Amino acid sequence: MADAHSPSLPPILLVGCGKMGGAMLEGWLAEGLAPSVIVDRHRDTLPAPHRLVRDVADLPADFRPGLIVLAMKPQKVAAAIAAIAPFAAHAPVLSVLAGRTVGGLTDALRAHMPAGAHPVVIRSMPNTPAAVGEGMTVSYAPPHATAAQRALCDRVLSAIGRTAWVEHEPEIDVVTAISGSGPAYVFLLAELLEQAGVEGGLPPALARQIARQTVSGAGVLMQRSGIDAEQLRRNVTSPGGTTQQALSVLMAPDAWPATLRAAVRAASRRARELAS
Ligand SMILES: NC(=O)C1=CN([C@@H]2O[C@H](COP(=O)(O)OP(=O)(O)OC[C@H]3O[C@@H](n4cnc5c(N)ncnc54)[C@H](OP(=O)(O)O)[C@@H]3O)[C@@H](O)[C@H]2O)C=CC1
Ligand SMILES: O=C(O)[C@@H]1CCC=N1
Repeated sequence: MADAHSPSLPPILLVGCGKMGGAMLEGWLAEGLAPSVIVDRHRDTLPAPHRLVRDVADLPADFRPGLIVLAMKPQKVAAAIAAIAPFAAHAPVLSVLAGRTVGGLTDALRAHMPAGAHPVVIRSMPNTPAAVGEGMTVSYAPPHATAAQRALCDRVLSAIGRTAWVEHEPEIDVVTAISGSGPAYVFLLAELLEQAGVEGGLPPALARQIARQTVSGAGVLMQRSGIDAEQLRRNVTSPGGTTQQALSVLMAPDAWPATLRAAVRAASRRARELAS
């Protein structure tokens, strides 16, 4: 944890502090955040010296954020954009909104700024493991974003996990379907394993413990070993053993390979729909 007197992160204006904004904020607070302003209708508390405001209409006009982070639902951004626009004259805007394009957000900001203003919007897709510093964020910066603005975003996002960048904005929709939504697929796996354990006759508490630890233990092993997922899978699979039987069900072409591909396509399609 950083020394509270020497924050390693710039002051941030975070608009929307629910599941994703809240996860990022947890990570930033742990890393040492310069005095920041958080806008959210529902959040209860915020440690000093950070300020919580309930509505964008109450933003302190003298606040000078180093970065503006948009983390409301895509459908809620239009209502907040006019109040955010004055701040975008001095700082880049980092949007984590699924689907919303750099062009669309830039135009929306510009409509509330003086003629000739050039707001910079950088689009990112994080995920909720950011709350424990294990996030994965992929970002896209338009050509007019400066190297310093990209570096600033990368520094802020590195504080909550791993980062990567894409050169083509549409790739963010695919990223959304994999790493943005992906934690939900993994949590579903834990839920289903737990249910199967109970149905198999295990006490519920034991079913829950072994499902959760299996998912998290496998994740840690994959990360720490650096071994390919395929090899790690083979390492569990004894010829003629139990795993092979299970995998013959899961890996049938119309089972997980087809289902997961269809799920990712559905999520990517929804990301594209959310652009409008
Ligand atoms: N959840 C996730 O895992 C991920 C989400 N995202 C993206 O993050 C964004 C937020 O998602 P998520 O955190 O799940 O959503 P939440 O609804 O949990 O959080 C958004 C919060 O912002 C508040 N809010 C929105 N507008 C205003 C406003 N003008 N003034 C005050 N408070 C406001 C909402 O209140 P209210 O509900 O009353 O509007 C809510 O508390 C979405 O765009 C999503 O695409 C990206 C990656 C992963
Ligand atoms: O479900 C959603 O739309 C958001 C984006 C990625 C994860 N949650």
